Amino acid sequence: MLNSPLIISVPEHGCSFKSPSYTSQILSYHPTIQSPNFNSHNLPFFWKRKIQSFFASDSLKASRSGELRANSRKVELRVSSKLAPNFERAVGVEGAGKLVDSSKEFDAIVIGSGIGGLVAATQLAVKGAKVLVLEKYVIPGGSSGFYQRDGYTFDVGSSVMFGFSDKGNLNLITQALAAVGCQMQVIPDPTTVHFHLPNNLSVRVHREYDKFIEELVSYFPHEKEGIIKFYSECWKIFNSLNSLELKSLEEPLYLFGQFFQKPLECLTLAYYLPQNAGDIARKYIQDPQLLSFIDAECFIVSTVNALQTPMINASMVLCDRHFGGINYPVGGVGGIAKSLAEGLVKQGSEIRYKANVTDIIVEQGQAVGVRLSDGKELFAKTIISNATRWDTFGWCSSEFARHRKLLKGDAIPKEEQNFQKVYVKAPSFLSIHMGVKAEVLPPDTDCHHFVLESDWARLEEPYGSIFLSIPTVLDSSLAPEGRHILHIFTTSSLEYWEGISRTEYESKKQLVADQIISRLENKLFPGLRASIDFMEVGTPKTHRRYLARDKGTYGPMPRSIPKGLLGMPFNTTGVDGLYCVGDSCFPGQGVIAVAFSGVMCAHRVAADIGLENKSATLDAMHLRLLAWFRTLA
Ligand SMILES: NC(=O)c1ccc[n+]([C@@H]2O[C@H](COP(=O)([O-])OP(=O)(O)OC[C@H]3O[C@@H](n4cnc5c(N)ncnc54)[C@H](O)[C@@H]3O)[C@@H](O)[C@H]2O)c1
Ligand SMILES: CC(C)=CCC/C(C)=C/C=C/C(C)=C/C=C/C(C)=C/C=C/C=C(C)/C=C/C=C(C)/C=C/C=C(\C)CCC=C(C)C
Repeated sequence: MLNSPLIISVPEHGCSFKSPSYTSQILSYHPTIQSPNFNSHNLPFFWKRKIQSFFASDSLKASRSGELRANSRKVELRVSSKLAPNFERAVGVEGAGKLVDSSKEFDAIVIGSGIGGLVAATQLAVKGAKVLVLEKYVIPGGSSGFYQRDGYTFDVGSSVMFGFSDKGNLNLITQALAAVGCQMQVIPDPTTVHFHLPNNLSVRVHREYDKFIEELVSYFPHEKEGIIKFYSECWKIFNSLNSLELKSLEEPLYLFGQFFQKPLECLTLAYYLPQNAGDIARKYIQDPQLLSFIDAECFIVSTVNALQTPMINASMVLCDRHFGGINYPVGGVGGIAKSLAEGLVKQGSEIRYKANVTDIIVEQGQAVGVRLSDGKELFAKTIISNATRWDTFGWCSSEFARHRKLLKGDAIPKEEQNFQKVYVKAPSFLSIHMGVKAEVLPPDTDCHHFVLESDWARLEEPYGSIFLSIPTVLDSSLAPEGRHILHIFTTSSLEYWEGISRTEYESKKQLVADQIISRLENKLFPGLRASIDFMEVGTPKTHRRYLARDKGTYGPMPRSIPKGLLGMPFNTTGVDGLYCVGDSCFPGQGVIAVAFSGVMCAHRVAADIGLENKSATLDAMHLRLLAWFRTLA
C-alpha cells in the first residue's frame, strides 16, 4: 500500500533540470531494481546521492514497493507509510537528525571569508546562486580583517589598497563592493610608499607618475632613459589589462570573445605571461643600485626579488598606484570585508562564523560537501576553498610524504603536486601593532614606509626589511585623540618560534620588537620607544592560529626562477566540484590579486552550475591546454 507522497522541494537556484525535457519526468522504482538509475536525469548530484543510497537500503529492499517522481521543483517519493520516516531521515529533510543539515541545499559552500572567498561568494550570489560562507574566526576578512584594543582599530594586514579607485576596469575592490550595493568612502593617499634604502636612497612613490619618475631620475640621472623605458613597458601591460573585461581565463567562450574584441591587448598579455620583471629591467638598466631599487619595488608585491616577480603582477602594482592611486577606506581596511559580508546576506546568501571546516566530503570523485569540527555535514553543488592550497590538499615533503588537510584521501592530485614543485610557502611575518603619542611623528610624515638601512643583501632575509604603515596619518578616527597607529611588519619563519617554552617565547618577542624599535628610532622617529602607549607583537604562530594558514605563510612564492605567471594554477582543481580561491591561485598574493581570483572563480563556478554560458567540449580542450601550459613552468 502506498502512502500519500512525501514531497521534497528542490531549491530553484541554478537547477539545470529546469529544461522542459525533464519536467514531469517520472522515475519508476521497480522492486527488482535495487536503485533507480538517475544518470540520465539532470537531478543535482546531492539529491541523486541521497536518494540512491536510500533505495539501496535494506529496509526498502524488504518492502519491495515504492515510486519516485521528479519534476522541476520537487521530488516525490511514494513508499509504504512505515518507510516514510526512514526516507525523511535518510535524505535529511526538515526535522531530520542533527548531523545532516540538508534542509537547505547550496549552489556553493565557500570555506573561509578572506577577500578571495568573499569576492567569489558575492559575485556568485549576484548571479543568482545560493551561497554559504563558512568562516572559522568570529569576523570576516582573514588577513584583511581588523581588531580593536584600547580605543585603537588595527588592520590585521597592511593598509596599502590597490584597485580601490573609481577608474578603469582594474578597480576590483570598488567593483566587488558595488556589485552588492556597497560603496565605501576612501581617502586618497598622496604617497604609496616612502623607501628608506642603503646609501641614503630616500625615494617617495608619489601618486603623480611624473613626480615619482623625476625623483627617481634625480638619484640616477645616467639611467634616465632606462628608467623611462622600464616603467613605460609596465604601462603597456597595465593598459592592456585595463582594457579587458576581467572574468575567468579558464572559461573559453569568454577568453575567445576577449581575443576577438581586443586581439592586440590579449596577445600582449599572452607574450608577457611567462616573463619576470627583473629580466625586463635588465634590458634597459645597468646600475646595480637601481636594479636593487627595482628589487625592493617588487619585493613589496611578491616577497621575492624582481627576477622572480611576474612582469604582469609588477606592472599591475607599479602602474595602478599612479592610475587609480592608493586609497584608504575610512574606518579601516576591515570595513571592506564587513561590507562584502553584509552585501552577501542582502543577496539572500549566508555567512556563518566560528564554523571550522575540517573535511571536504568527496563522493565518487566529486566534492559534495564539508564537515565541520562539531561533526555537522553540509552539502552543495560546488565547494570553494579560500584556505591555501597547502591547507586544502596537504603538502608533498621531499620524500613525498603526505599529510592530509581539508581533503582526506590517498593521493594529492597531480596538478597540486606540480604546483608544489614550482611554488613554496613564503615565510610568515612578525607584526607589531603599536599606539604612540602623536608628537613623535615629524610633520608631513608619510603613511607607508619601507626601511632597509645599509645592506641590499638583507632585502629578503628574515627581519631584513621593515614595512611600516601609519594609517592614522590618513584617518585619525582609528586611534584615540593625540595618538597614532604604527603597524610594523617584517618577514619571519615559524621555525624560529617553535620548540621553546612560553617564557622564552615571550622574551624572544620582546627582544625582536626592541631591535626593530631601535632601528626605527635611529632611522625615522627619535624618541619612539618613550612614546609608546600600546604595543602587541604577533609572530608566525599568531598568524597561523588566527588566519588558519599553514606555517602562517604570507602566500606562495616561486621555488626558483618562475616562468612569470605560467605555473600559477587558476580556480578549478583535480577534484570535480572543488575550486580554490585566494592567494595560492592566479595571480597570487595581494588583496587586489585575490579579488581577481574571486571574480575568476565565481565566473567558472557559475558556468559549471548553469548560471553562465559554457561549452562542455571547448571547456575540456581549454582546461587540458592550460594544464599543459602549467607543466612548462
Ligand atoms: N595589500 C595589503 O595591504 C594586504 C593586506 C592584507 C592582506 N593582504 C593579502 O591578502 C591575501 C590573502 O587573502 P585570501 O583571500 O587568500 O585569504 P586570507 O588568508 O586572508 O583568508 C582566508 C580565510 O579563511 C579562513 N579559513 C581558513 N581555513 C578555514 C577552515 N578550515 N574553516 C573555516 N575558515 C577557514 C581564515 O580564518 C581566513 O579568514 C594575502 O596574499 C595578502 O597578500 C594584503
Ligand atoms: C590564458 C592564456 C594562456 C592566455 C591569455 C592571455 C590573456 C588574455 C591573459 C590575461 C591575463 C590577465 C587578465 C591577468 C590579470 C592579472 C592581474 C589582475 C594581476 C594582479 C596582480 C596584483 C598583485 C600581484 C598585487 C599585489 C599587491 C600586493 C602584494 C601588495 C602588498 C602590499 C604591501 C605588502 C604593502 C606594503 C606596505 C608598506 C610598504 C608599509
